[in-house]
Amino acid sequence: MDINNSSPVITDIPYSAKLSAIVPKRKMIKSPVPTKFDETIVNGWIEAMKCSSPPHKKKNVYFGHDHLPNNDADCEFRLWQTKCPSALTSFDKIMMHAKGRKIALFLDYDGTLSQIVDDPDKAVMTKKMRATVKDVSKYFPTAIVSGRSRDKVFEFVKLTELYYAGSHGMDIMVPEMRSTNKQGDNLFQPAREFLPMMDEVFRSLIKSTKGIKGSKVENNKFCISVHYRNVDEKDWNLVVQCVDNAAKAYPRLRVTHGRKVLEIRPLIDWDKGKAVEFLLESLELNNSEEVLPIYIGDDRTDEDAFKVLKKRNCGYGILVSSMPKETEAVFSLKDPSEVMAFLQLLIRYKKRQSLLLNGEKQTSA
Ligand SMILES: O=P(O)(O)OC[C@H]1O[C@H](O[C@H]2O[C@H](CO)[C@@H](O)[C@H](O)[C@H]2O)[C@H](O)[C@@H](O)[C@@H]1O
Repeated sequence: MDINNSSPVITDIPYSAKLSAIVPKRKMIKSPVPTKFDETIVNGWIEAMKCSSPPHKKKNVYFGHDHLPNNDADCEFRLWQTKCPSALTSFDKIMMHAKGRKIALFLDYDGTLSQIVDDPDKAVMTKKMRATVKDVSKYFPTAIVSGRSRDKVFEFVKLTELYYAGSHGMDIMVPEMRSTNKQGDNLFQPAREFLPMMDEVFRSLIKSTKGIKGSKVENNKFCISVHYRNVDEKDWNLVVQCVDNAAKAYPRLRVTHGRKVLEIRPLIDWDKGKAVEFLLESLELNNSEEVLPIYIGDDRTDEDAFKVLKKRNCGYGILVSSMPKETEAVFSLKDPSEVMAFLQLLIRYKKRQSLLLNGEKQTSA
């Protein structure tokens, strides 16, 4: 990838392509450019939203589920783990592949380093998790790749020694960029031209969702997130209607679906996967014989990063989930506490290696 010349802006994608990201295929509308509020679209969205909530668990295992309901689900989960094994029990196997290579770590934030909570502003990470991430970054280059704005995720993580990619990878800060980029600073923002538009959309969504009890609009700089976690299910159609209206008013934006959140973002060919490739290249970590990237995340947006690692046939995606899900990840971890346990294993492994190396040096001296 050419850091200086890559232009991920897509100018010519029909509106229907934007919807494909969130509407189940059988509900996709035929008309490429709907001109007014379309019931079919809304129904499709609502179906996808319902599938991601506990009473509808059985319908679709792809969208984010929060709890394991019963013993059947336990069995289902164990069966799924035969395809996507625990990164804890597979730790030695992972380390065998890491032998002689430097590990580069990519960590999602919400649902990975912090528990999913009702109020997005309260998704703090524990002190123990922060200390663990700080420790692990002493041994391995570590980046946070989040859907939140870069500033906001930094406020939560508070570790200056990490690399940060906010807004689903559309806002990257790399302290020592290999070559100076067009913008002449250490920021890479492939959707910078969209900023005024994103502010407009934020303001308009704040206004239009004002009457929807429990809704929350979050400005993530290059992505506007409309949360419906605390909205009564009977009002979800109102949320969809607001998001749909905003998307129609701004054809250069697209809608995606996360964990109880609809997000509007620039229609550009850029995602967390591209961000990982960009970081690997700009940090000179893209030689797959020398570097083993590990990406840990819980969300649909993290799948783009898992896909990239799979395609490069180098590195591992680790999905954080306590439910079976369709995924491009190779391994899994149940929840943030298992993520912390995995990071601690990495630290212990590295410390042991250093001790062994020192021992060898002393013997040969
Ligand atoms: O890429 P991530 O770091 O995982 O960010 C994805 C979104 O995470 C946040 O929302 C999610 O977590 C909230 C707090 O636990 C929860 O209340 C919400 O329902 C989840 O969707 C964040 O608020 C969004 O802006 C991020 O895009």
